[in-house]
Amino acid sequence: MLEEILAGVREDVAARQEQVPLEQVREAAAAAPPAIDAYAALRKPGVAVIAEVKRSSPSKGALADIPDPAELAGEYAAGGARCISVLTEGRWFGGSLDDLKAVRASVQIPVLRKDFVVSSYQVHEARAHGADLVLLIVAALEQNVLVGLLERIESLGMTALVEVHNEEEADRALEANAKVIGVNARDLRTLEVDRAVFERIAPGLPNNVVKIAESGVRGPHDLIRYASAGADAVLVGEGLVTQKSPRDAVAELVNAGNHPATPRPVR
Ligand SMILES: O=C(O)c1ccccc1NCC(=O)[C@H](O)[C@H](O)COP(=O)(O)O
Repeated sequence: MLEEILAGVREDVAARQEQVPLEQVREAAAAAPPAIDAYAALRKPGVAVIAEVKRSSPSKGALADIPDPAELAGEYAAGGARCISVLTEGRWFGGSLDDLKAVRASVQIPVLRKDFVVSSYQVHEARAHGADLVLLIVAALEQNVLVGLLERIESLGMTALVEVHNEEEADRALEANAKVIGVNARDLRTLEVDRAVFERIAPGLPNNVVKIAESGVRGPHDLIRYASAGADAVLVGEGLVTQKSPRDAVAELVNAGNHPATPRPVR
């Protein structure tokens, strides 16, 4: 699955680069207002909720229409989300850079470009469209490319969210000097979700690394389970976009994340 998605992403990036050359995107990135410090936002007390704008997915197909991603992001922020994740991949997730731009304009909290980033062109695009955080998936990148992209993201004032799914990838993320690591419970090759993956990997990560549990949060019980294993934050898509009130669904998770009985990460 991952290879198929990446092949499409490479084609789409090449097509965009034909339309808008790198130099132009660089200039737009340099002219954008400065990025918000996502690391600091995610280190605040309580388990943070990163709420995702997700229309569809390879594993579930169509999830929600989301005609106005800015409005949805506003609802998420009103419910107490600490960050907004915007899927910008078009073929499988129905997202776009326009979604990112619209969300950026509607909220004051950090915004993540969630995509399959393979080139520095996409990093500049992310900044030009207002991203504060950019996802890097270790399974999709050679180590030297991972390091180069992470450095590029930081040089533009943004934060890299480095995604892993096993111990070897976690070691590679740490070697690349990642400060924010997401452990995805979803295996991007098989699409199977196994929440125990976070419980296995997170305790081995240093205390100064922000630990994000990605995928599989369907309600407060999952947040509490991830918190017990040391999560600073959870990243939630399907469990929010399919709810009647995404704002109430976020608030329920935020309340669970702030509850005195919910375990706190060791720092
Ligand atoms: O969601 C998928 O099916 C998927 C398939 C292949 C690559 C990535 C995929 N999802 C991206 C994500 O990591 C999730 O959108 C994110 O972690 C939220 O997951 P969930 O709350 O389970 O929707």
